[in-house]
Amino acid sequence: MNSIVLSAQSVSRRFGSHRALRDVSLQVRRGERVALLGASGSGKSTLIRCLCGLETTDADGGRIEAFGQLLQTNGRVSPEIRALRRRIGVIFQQFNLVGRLSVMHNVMTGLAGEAPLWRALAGAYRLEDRARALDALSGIGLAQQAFQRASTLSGGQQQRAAIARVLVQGAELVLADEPVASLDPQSTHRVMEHLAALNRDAGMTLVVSLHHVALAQRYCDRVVALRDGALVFDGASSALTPAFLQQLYGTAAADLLHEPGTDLPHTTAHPMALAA
Ligand SMILES: Nc1ncnc2c1ncn2[C@@H]1O[C@H](COP(=O)(O)OP(=O)(O)OP(=O)(O)O)[C@@H](O)[C@H]1O
Repeated sequence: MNSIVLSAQSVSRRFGSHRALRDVSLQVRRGERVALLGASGSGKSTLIRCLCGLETTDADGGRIEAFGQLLQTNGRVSPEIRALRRRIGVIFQQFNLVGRLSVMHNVMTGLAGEAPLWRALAGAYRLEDRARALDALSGIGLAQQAFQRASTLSGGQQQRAAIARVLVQGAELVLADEPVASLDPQSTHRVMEHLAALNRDAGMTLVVSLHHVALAQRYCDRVVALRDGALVFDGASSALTPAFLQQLYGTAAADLLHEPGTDLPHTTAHPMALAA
C-alpha cells in the first residue's frame, strides 16, 4: 500500500528564458489522492505533462520514475515509455475525445495500448472489448449515450466518458489536468465523485490539478502546491491556511475557497487552523 508509484527528483523545465518548473521533487504512494494547486501559470500542466512523458524536462532537468522504472531523465524519455504509459491514464480539461466517433469507440481507444495497432486503427474491437467499454459506461451512468457521437454529449458527460476510457485502459495511476475547469458546478461534483471512485473502488492512484481549493480539500487528502514553478507546499489538505492560500493566489484566494455552486467555504474535519 505504501509503495511509491511516482517519483520526481529535481525536475526542471524552461520555455525560452522562462522557468516553468524549478527543481520540483515529489513522491506519490500507491492509493494516494493528491491535488495539485497553484495560480494560473504556476506550472501545474507542465508538471503533469512531464510526469506522464508528454513533455520532456530540461537536458539537466532531473529524473522521473513511475512504478519504480525510469520514465525520463535529463530531457530524454525512457525506451520503456510506451509500456509505462499504458499504466498511466491521463485526463485533460478539454476531454480529448474524437467528436465524430461514438462514445463507445472513444472509450475503447483506452485499449489501444494492448490491442494490435491494426485493430485500434480499424476500430475492429472484439466483443469482449465492447462489453468492457459498456460496463465502464454503465458504471458512470452513460450506457444510454454509448452509441451517440461524442460531440453530442455535454461537457460533464464528455469528461465522464474520458473517465470510462481510463477505466477500460486499466490504468494504475491517473493524472488529471484541471478536469473540471470547464464544467458547471453540478457536473463538477459528479466528475469529482467519479474520480474519487476510481481511487476508492478501482484502487487507482490519483493526481489531479484543480483550480478550486475547496474541491482539493473535499476530494483529496494531500495537496502539492506550486508557485512560479517551485514546490511551496506538500502536506495534508487540511493543513492549508488562509494566510498561505492568500500568498499562493493573491486576491483570488477568497473566491477559490468556495465550493463551485455555493457561497460557502468548504469546511473540513480539520479546520484550517495551522499557521503557514
Ligand atoms: N509550450 C510552451 N511554450 C512556452 N511557454 C509555455 C509552454 N507551456 C507552458 N508555458 C509557460 O509555462 C508556465 C507554466 O504553464 P502551465 O500551463 O504549466 O501553468 P498552469 O499552472 O497549468 O496554468 P493554468 O492554471 O493557467 O493552466 C506559463 O508561464 C506558461 O506560459
